[in-house]
Amino acid sequence: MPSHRYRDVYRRVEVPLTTRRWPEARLTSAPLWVPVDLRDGNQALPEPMNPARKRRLFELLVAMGYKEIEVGYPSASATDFDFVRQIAETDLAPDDVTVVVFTPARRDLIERTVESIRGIDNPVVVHMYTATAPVWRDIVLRQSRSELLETVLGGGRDVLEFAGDLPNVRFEFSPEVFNLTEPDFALDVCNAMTRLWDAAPDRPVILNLPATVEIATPTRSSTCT
Ligand SMILES: CC(=O)SCCNC(=O)CCNC(=O)[C@H](O)C(C)(C)COP(=O)(O)OP(=O)(O)OC[C@H]1O[C@@H](n2cnc3c(N)ncnc32)[C@H](O)[C@@H]1OP(=O)(O)O
Ligand SMILES: CC(C)C(=O)C(=O)O
Repeated sequence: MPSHRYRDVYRRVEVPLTTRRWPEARLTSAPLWVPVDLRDGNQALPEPMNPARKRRLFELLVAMGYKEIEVGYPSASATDFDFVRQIAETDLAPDDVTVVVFTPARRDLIERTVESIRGIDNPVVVHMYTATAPVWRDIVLRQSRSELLETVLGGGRDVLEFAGDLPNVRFEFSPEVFNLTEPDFALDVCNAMTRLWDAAPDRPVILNLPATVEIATPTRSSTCT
């Protein structure tokens, strides 16, 4: 493989090695597993799932015992929107299953996402994502760090405006391609979001740190606290 053609991650984004605490941490209880197949897997297929296949997969995930399931990207297609409406209008999701919906930090799409979850009695998580890694900032979003922080906070404020008063709804944020984002910037964005969404024990905010494309072993980020 011609690996010499590519710059490795250590030369793209610096991760300062300071105190090493995470490598010693151990899981002491089972984690909460959250499948995202109905979103990510759906988009990756050459022919996206139709409503019947989405429903079959959802029922399988429920039967397997998952208690939190990302059910789709409702602003991206009628199929995904309608599937979330089906959950709202039927008893497809058992009461103890949390329903997660995925949205970019764009006001019109956040509004559409919140429209899709109206009337769902289950706990719901609105999961907002934005690319924070420099290569996406420069090439796709064309925003500086401060501009991007404002985009994310703007999306966070829109989420609060549309869904802040829904008692069963809490929030999640993903700085996309976390493993290619400067740690100090990822930390600034995540701290700003937990402050904005007023994270508290009775309404915790989830921070998902996605390694969208694996570029190094997990030990690379294990020192970031
Ligand atoms: C790992 C993952 O699953 S990540 C999710 C990846 N999957 C997908 O994105 C597939 C589903 N998405 C889609 O089908 C489309 O993006 C849609 C339908 C949701 C929106 O389509 P469009 O309105 O055409 O938007 P498009 O994706 O081209 O982006 C439009 C603008 O939003 C911006 N944008 C894109 N993503 C985000 C984001 N997460 N947060 C904020 N802004 C964003 C783009 O930079 C672009 O900005 P510009 O208008 O200033 O150039
Ligand atoms: C966008 C986020 C949440 C993701 O799934 C990824 O980057 O893989």
